[in-house]
Amino acid sequence: MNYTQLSFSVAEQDAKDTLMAMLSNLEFEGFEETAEGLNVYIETPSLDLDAINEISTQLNIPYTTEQIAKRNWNEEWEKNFEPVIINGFCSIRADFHPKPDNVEYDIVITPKMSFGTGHHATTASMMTLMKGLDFKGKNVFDFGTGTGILAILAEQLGAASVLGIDNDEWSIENAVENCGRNKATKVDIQISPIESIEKAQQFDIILANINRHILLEYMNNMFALLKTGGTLLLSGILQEDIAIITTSAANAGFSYQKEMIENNWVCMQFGK
Ligand SMILES: C[S@@+](CC[C@H](N)C(=O)[O-])C[C@H]1O[C@@H](n2cnc3c(N)ncnc32)[C@H](O)[C@@H]1O
Repeated sequence: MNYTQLSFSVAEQDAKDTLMAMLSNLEFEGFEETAEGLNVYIETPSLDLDAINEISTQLNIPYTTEQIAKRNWNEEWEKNFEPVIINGFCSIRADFHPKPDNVEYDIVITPKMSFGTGHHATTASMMTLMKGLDFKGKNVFDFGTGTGILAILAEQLGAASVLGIDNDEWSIENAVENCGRNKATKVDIQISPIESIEKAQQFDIILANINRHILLEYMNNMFALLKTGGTLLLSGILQEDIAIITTSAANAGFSYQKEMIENNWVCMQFGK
């Protein structure tokens, strides 16, 4: 399969984040930040130039396109990957990095084409807010598990069981592999849609780092799946969308607890 590389010229981090959020609804396979801006890779048959032109015009960010041969995304990632340490409490690294000292939790990840290494503010904020929750003996649902990073951390924090779902086959394969690598035996990874999770099955904690569009669409499903007294953590929200997410969560029945903001990305905590 050949790929199209889209090279966006954008210097400001906020504009880059907004661009990435808007592109996340399209089927891109990989992205890399460069000195000039952002490179995005899409399988050529999936390229929707009308949608990309609309985003480019709306944000006033120009781009160029180039056809490239299939890339080995693992190799690319391994060349560039630096370990991440979240607030001195959790490290995320590749298996070829030594385990850092002075961290309570340690996660080894090979992301392939999946999202979730802790480098992105949306994942890092989720992990920071997870640190403040009591996971011991809890049943957890990780909606949009990606690499499985949050599900693995939930188990390490003491969860009794974790169900992680994703609608992307690469992510499922990768999350299963990462669970094995981290000996996360309490995590069950499934490709099932959220609607197919039995209504009778309820969770103490729901983690959902996806995007505004999916969070709004499935707010009522998440409410039905959360036990009374449970906690919902949402991420993948831009600052300008706080009001719309808060209103949607309140309409579903959730009560706002707190939020944290990093690089224009917001992570929000709600209770039921
Ligand atoms: C931003 S990534 C988050 C990955 C990881 N949980 C993290 O925090 O780094 C969002 C994930 O949600 C998945 N996703 C998007 N829409 C979904 C849906 N309708 N159902 C299940 N997963 C979905 C994507 O494939 C992607 O892996």
